[in-house]
Amino acid sequence: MSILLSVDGLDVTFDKHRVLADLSLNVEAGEILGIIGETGSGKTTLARAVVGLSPVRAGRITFDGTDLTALRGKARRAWRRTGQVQYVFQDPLRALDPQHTVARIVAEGLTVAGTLDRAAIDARVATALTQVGLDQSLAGRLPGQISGGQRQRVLLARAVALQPRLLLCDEPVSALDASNRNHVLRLLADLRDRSGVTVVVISHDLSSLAGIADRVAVLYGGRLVEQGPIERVLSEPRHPYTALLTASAPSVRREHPIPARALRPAPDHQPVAAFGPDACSYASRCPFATGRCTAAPATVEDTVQEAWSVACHHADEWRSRLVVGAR
Ligand SMILES: Nc1ncnc2c1ncn2[C@@H]1O[C@H](COP(=O)(O)OP(=O)(O)OP(=O)(O)O)[C@@H](O)[C@H]1O
Repeated sequence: MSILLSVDGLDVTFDKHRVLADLSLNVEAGEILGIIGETGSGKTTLARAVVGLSPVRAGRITFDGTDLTALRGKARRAWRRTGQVQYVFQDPLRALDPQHTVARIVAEGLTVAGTLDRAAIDARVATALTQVGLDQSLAGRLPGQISGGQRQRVLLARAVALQPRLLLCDEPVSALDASNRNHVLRLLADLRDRSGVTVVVISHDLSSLAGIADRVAVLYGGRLVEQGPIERVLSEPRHPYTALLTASAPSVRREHPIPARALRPAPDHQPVAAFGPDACSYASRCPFATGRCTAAPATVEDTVQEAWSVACHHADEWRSRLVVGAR
């Protein structure tokens, strides 16, 4: 497989707060990559950086050979109009203009691009609606006149109409009930299977990624802590934070289940002493952290194993320090 998107040493800072720290990640063409992490870990900031909406302080984002971080002004606008990368916003209600019909919303990107005539745009809109499983009869409705699940599909249709090569979906199912959630997740997998589009799905809920993603990347405190094939990462996590995530998701099958309580610091745990900007982002919460973790995070490359990498100095031995049943 070839690499479609490459993020290299990305730093994003808001008001002196380092939201993404030296983050490197590849997305392979045709895969579904899940990005998981708790609220505030930087998932949305990462996706927005890819489409030029986060202020990149350092690092590089390359899409199929084009350095997106180097694009400015006219060049950036021209790149955007190609529609190759589509970011599907987190909140359908806020992302959809309440005054515009479904058809107009789905046509938006095509109209802005200005490369197709009216008839061709209408045909693309009809195809996009079908692709996301929406009936053509909804085309004349307003966002307020359709359900939450349908609104989520409209957002997807708007992106799909541009025939993107990469879809970045930010929490596509968090606002949906269980049955709609499964439908939308299956839809993403179908889109990938049929059109070959590469998909990145951002979620704070591991169970929703488990069924569809090929690989998973785990963020904590703006750093990538682990990435690899989702089945293997979930069944035998190598970073203590990933282990805690999987232990807290009952639907995820694990090879050697560890109770969540064994992965949380004990009440008498002394967090590792003062650490600087280069410390492992999980050090203050990690029951296995030592002085090494406060000096610098293990670089992901340190411990690469079959496209599975973990940024933890203790990846190979923290399990031997587990005190299961002691608390
Ligand atoms: N425009 C901004 N200005 C200032 N701080 C911001 C801005 N955008 C994000 N942040 C901060 O960056 C951090 C990461 O936010 P981000 O939305 O990327 O996290 P997330 O993992 O996507 O969380 P969620 O699951 O809640 O969406 C948070 O502390 C947030 O407050």
